[in-house]
Amino acid sequence: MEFNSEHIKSIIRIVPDFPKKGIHFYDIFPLFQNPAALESVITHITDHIKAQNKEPVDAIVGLDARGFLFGALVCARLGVPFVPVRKAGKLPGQTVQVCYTKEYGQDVFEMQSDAIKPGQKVVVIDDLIATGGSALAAGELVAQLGGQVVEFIFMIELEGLDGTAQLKSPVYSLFKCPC
Ligand SMILES: O=P(O)(O)OC[C@H]1O[C@H](OP(=O)(O)OP(=O)(O)O)[C@H](O)[C@@H]1O
Ligand SMILES: Nc1ncnc2[nH]cnc12
Repeated sequence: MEFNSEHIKSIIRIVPDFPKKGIHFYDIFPLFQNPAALESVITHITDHIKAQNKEPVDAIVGLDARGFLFGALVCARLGVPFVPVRKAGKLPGQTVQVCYTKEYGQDVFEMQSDAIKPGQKVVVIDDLIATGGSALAAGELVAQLGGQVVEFIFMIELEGLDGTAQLKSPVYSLFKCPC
């Protein structure tokens, strides 16, 4: 199936007042019920990364938990490693940590200390950017390990929260939606 952003948008379900009153929640899981549409999204992201980078990137970084779904599929296509950013307490061994604030709460992210080597170039992938707190925190973990985020990729960017403004690397969002 050709990538059609209007079609993909129509598949995503909007749930009012979840997980808190006032939050307009974008539920991406209906996309995973539609293999052809999901395939078009993964192909679109993969083609974008290949077009942006003459040399293959060193890794794809995916954010716990929905970013794992997109990140792992994309890295398998590209043939590059996948690095998880996990919520605190889930990763064994030595980790680096950062506290952050997102649209509906606060959390702590961790990355394994040997997951990225100094100088490596990575792409950070997540399903959605709202305030940008999660993505900013992921970028800080990459920087703590001496890596470089060459691009942040989101399927959905929520407009009105200015989440991308604080990110220090280029951003590519497949589509923008009201918050
Ligand atoms: O831009 P922000 O305001 O930081 O919000 C965006 C983040 O919030 C959601 O994750 P959540 O922490 O709910 O985790 P989940 O994927 O496990 O549901 C979403 O998947 C992003 O990672
Ligand atoms: N409005 C929203 N919908 C889905 N995931 C989110 N993560 C942060 N804000 C969100």
